Amino acid sequence: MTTADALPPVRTAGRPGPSAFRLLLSYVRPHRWALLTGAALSLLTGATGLLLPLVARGLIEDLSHDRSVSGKLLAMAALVVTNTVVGALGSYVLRRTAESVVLGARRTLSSYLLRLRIAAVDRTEPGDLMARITSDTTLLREVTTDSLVALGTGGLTLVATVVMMGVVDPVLLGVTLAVIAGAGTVLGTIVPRIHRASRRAQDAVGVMGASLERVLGALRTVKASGAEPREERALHEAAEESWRQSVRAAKWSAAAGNTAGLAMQLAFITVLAVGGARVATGAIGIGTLVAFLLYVFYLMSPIQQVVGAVTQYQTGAGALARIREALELPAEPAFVSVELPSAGAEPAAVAFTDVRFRYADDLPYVHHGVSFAVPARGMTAFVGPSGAGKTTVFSLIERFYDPESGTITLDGRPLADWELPRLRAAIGYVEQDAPVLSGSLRDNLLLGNPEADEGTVARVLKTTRLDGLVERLPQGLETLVGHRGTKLSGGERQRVAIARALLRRPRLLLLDEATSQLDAVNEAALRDTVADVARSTTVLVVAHRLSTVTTADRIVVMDAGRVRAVGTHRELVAGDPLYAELAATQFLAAGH
Ligand SMILES: Nc1ncnc2c1ncn2[C@@H]1O[C@H](COP(=O)(O)OP(=O)(O)OP(=O)(O)O)[C@@H](O)[C@H]1O
Repeated sequence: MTTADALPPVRTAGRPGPSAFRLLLSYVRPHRWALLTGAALSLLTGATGLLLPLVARGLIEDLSHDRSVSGKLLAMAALVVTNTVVGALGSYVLRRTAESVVLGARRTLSSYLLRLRIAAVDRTEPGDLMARITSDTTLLREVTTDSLVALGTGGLTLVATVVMMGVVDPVLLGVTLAVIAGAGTVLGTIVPRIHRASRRAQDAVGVMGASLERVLGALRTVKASGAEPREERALHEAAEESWRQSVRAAKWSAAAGNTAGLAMQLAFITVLAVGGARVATGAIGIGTLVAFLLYVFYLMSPIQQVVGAVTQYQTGAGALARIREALELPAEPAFVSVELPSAGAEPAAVAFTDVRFRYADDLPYVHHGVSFAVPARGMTAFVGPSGAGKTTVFSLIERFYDPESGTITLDGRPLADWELPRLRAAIGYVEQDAPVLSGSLRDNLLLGNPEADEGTVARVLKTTRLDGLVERLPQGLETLVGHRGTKLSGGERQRVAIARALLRRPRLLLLDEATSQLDAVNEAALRDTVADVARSTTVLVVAHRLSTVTTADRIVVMDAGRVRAVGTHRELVAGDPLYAELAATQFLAAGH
C-alpha cells in the first residue's frame, strides 16, 4: 500500500495541463481521416458558397449584354445542389466522428474503471466515477467538432488572410497585429477562467452523481430515517453549483467573444486612421488602403472562429482533466480470460507468514504479523471479535489489496507470482453481504462461470437449496431479482452467492458468513453443503455460527490483527480463554 493508491488531488484551478490536450488527441487520432474529410467538406461548402456571388455577377452581366445565360444558370443550380449536399455530408461526417470520439473515450474509461484496484475505489465515489464516463465524455463531442475543426479551418483562413495582408502592406499588418495582440492579452486572462468554471461545473455534476448513488443505494434507509429533505437539499445544492459555474463559464465565453469582436473593430478604425495618414503622405495608394480594409473585414470571421474554438476547448478541457484523473487511478493489469479449474482439480493450500497490512498509510495496522497455514482440503473457520481482521484475510487472498510485508502463498507460490486472473479463477468468494446484481437469477448464478451446463446448475441449486425457490417462481431462473437482488430474501441472496461461487468449481472457497441470515433448516442444509464441499475443496469460513465452528477441521482465532490460537473447537474451549469466552457468549447465547 503506497500513497500512489490514493486519489490524485482534485485540481480545480489553473490552466489544463498539456496532457489533457494529448489525451484528447489520443481519442481523436484513430478518427483523424474522418475528421479531416469532415473539415475538407466544410471548407468545400464554404468555397461553393463563395463562388455563388461570382457566378451571379457573371449572370447579371450576361443578361445585360443579351448573352445566353443557360450555362451560368446550370452552374448556379449545380453550385446550390453541391453546397447543400456537401454541407449536409460534411456536418454528418463531423457529427459521426465526434460521436465516435465519445464512444472511444467511454470504452477506454469503462474498461479502465472495471480494472481499478479496490484500494483506489475505496477512495472514490462511484457516482462521481459514473459521471466521468457518462457526462464528462459527452462534452468531448463539442470539443472534437466545434473546437478542433473550427481551430483548423479558422486557423487556415486566418493565416492565408494575414499573408495576403502582409503582401498588400506590411506596415498596416503590423498595426493590425498590434491591436490583435492587445486583445490576445485580455483573452489570456479570460480563457483560464472559462476552464476553471467549467471544471467546477463538471465537478458539481460528479458530486450530484455521488449523492444520487448514495441515496438510491439506500433509499429504504433514507425513507425510514426521514432523511429525504436533507438528501434533497444536498442534491439541489450540487445541481445549483453546476448551474452557477456553467453560467459563470457562459459569462466569460461571452466576454471572450465580444473582446474578439471589439478588437476587430478597433483594428478597423486604427487601420483606417494610420492608413489614411499613409495615403496622405503618399506612402500607399487609396486602392491599397481599401484592399487592406477589406482584408481586415475578412479577418473577422476566422478570428471569431478561432476564439470560439479556444473557449469551447476550455469547457471540454475541464471534462478532459476529470477523465484523465480517473485514468490515473491505480488499476490492475488488463484482463485476460483464463480457464476455470477442471472438475476434479486439486484443492489449494494457503499460508500467511508474518503478514502486516493497513488499508492506507494514514490508517492503523489491521494485521500485525498474521501467520497461519491451511492444508489443501478441509474446512478452516476464522473467529474473533468484530474488527479483528478476519474479512481482511480474504481480501488479501483475493489480492484486492497487497500486504505491506510478509508473504501469502497459494499452493506454496507467493500470490505476487500468480497471474491475477489465474489466482482468482482458483477461488470462489462469497462476500459478507452476499451481493446480488440486478438482472435475472440465471445471470447471477452464471456470473462467475457462464459456460456452466444445465445439469451442473441444477445440481448446485439442489445443494444450496435454491431448487424449491426456482420452482416456485413463475419465471424460474429467468426471474429478475431487482437492484442488488431486493426481490430476494436475505437468506436467498446468500444462497445465490454461494451457488455462484460453487459453479466456479473453486479450488479454494472463501465464505464470509453473514450473521443470522439463515433459518434453522437452511442453516443445517448449508452446513451439510459446506461440509460436502470441504471434502473436495479447501474451505475458509469467517464464522459467526457455532454450527460452522464445531464442524470445522480447524479454527483460527484472531484478535486485534494477530492469530492467537489454532485448534479444534474442543482444543480451543479448553486451551484459549478468548475462544472459550466467545463460544460461551456469542455462540451459545445464540441458542445453540
Ligand atoms: N476498505 C477499508 N478501508 C479502511 N479500513 C477498513 C476497510 N475494511 C476494513 N477496515 C478496517 O479494518 C479492520 C478489520 O476489518 P475486518 O473487516 O477485517 O474485520 P472482521 O474481523 O472481519 O470484523 P467483523 O467480524 O465485524 O466482520 C476494521 O477496524 C475496519 O474498520
